Amino acid sequence: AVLADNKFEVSLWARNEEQVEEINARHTNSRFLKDAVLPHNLTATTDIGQAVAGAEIVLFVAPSSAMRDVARLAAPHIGANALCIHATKGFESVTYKRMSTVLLEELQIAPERLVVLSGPSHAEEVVRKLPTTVVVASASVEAAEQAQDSFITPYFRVYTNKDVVGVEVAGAIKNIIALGAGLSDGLGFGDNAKAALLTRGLAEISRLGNAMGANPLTFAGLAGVGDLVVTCTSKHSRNWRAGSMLAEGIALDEVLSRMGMVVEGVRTTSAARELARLYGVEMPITEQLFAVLFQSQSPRNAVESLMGRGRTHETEDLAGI
Ligand SMILES: NC(=O)C1=CN([C@@H]2O[C@H](COP(=O)(O)OP(=O)(O)OC[C@H]3O[C@@H](n4cnc5c(N)ncnc54)[C@H](O)[C@@H]3O)[C@@H](O)[C@H]2O)C=CC1
Ligand SMILES: O=C(CO)COP(=O)(O)O
Repeated sequence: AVLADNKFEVSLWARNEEQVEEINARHTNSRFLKDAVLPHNLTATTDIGQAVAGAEIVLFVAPSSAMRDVARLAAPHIGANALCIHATKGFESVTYKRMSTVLLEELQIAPERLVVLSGPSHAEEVVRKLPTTVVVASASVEAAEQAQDSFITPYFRVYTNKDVVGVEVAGAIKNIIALGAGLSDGLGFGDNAKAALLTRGLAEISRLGNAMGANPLTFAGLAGVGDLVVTCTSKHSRNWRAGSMLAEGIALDEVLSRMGMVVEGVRTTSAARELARLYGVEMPITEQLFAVLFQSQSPRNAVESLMGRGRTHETEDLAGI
């Protein structure tokens, strides 16, 4: 919708024929964006080739679990000079690869044509044109600036960044912390607990990102603190909502089926735990979330474990940054 507002002819690929018909005939997407009216120069198709052939920009927003399959379907139709952008927040399951790695493996494009878009940007607010800021990161300043020019509007402000790794790691890991924030709120803990989760969550994001080669300053930016704050505090956050349901004692499978939308933090918790081991960094919140999600740990015991950890020094603990 933002690109269409900027006068691009936007073709949206979707698998569901009824949704495609609804978008084309009524300019609404009632399942995902209840009351929003979409721009008329945004049309939908079930034919991925038709959606991307000849496109100047291809925007990938599939859930991380579907990214490789979607990229593989689109690849034969994408021009070598197309600007490929993704806005997906997660890692690939099993391989734990970042989304840009997956895309570069599947698409016949140079790394200089790939951009990551991230930051605090709940779709429900963007589609209402409420003020939103995001960051676009690329190995190529030119590509980042092309993405910035394409997306920027008076209500959607876009910053550039060179740190693809940092932006991707921050966008993925904040979902784990948001699950924790939902759990904390659901258990009736207070604002102190949530502030602690955000702060120590940022330490985990920074530690892993740093080990993976990110620029530490990225974590103080929109993809880091910005998205962490919005996802841990917004009523729109699926990760927060899933966490609060878990606190009510609802089983994970049931939570996911009630959500009916992707809750990236669940798979990301497994991926981040493995990445933490691989890179030799400590991620205690992630570790406890994993135990709650997959090892029947009670949320209250998880909090006790976190509070009872060995004493440590705040800045030395972050010295790896
Ligand atoms: N919703 C939001 O406000 C934001 C979402 N994101 C990220 O965007 C990504 C997608 O999230 P949402 O669109 O919100 O999720 P969603 O659950 O609302 O929609 C996902 C869409 O992907 C489709 N899909 C699922 N598996 C597929 C497959 N194998 N092949 C093709 N399509 C498939 C579903 O049918 C659905 O239409 C996630 O990584 C999320 O973190 C990033 C910023 C904001
Ligand atoms: O990334 C998001 C907002 O920036 C969306 O977060 P949720 O997936 O938790 O809804």
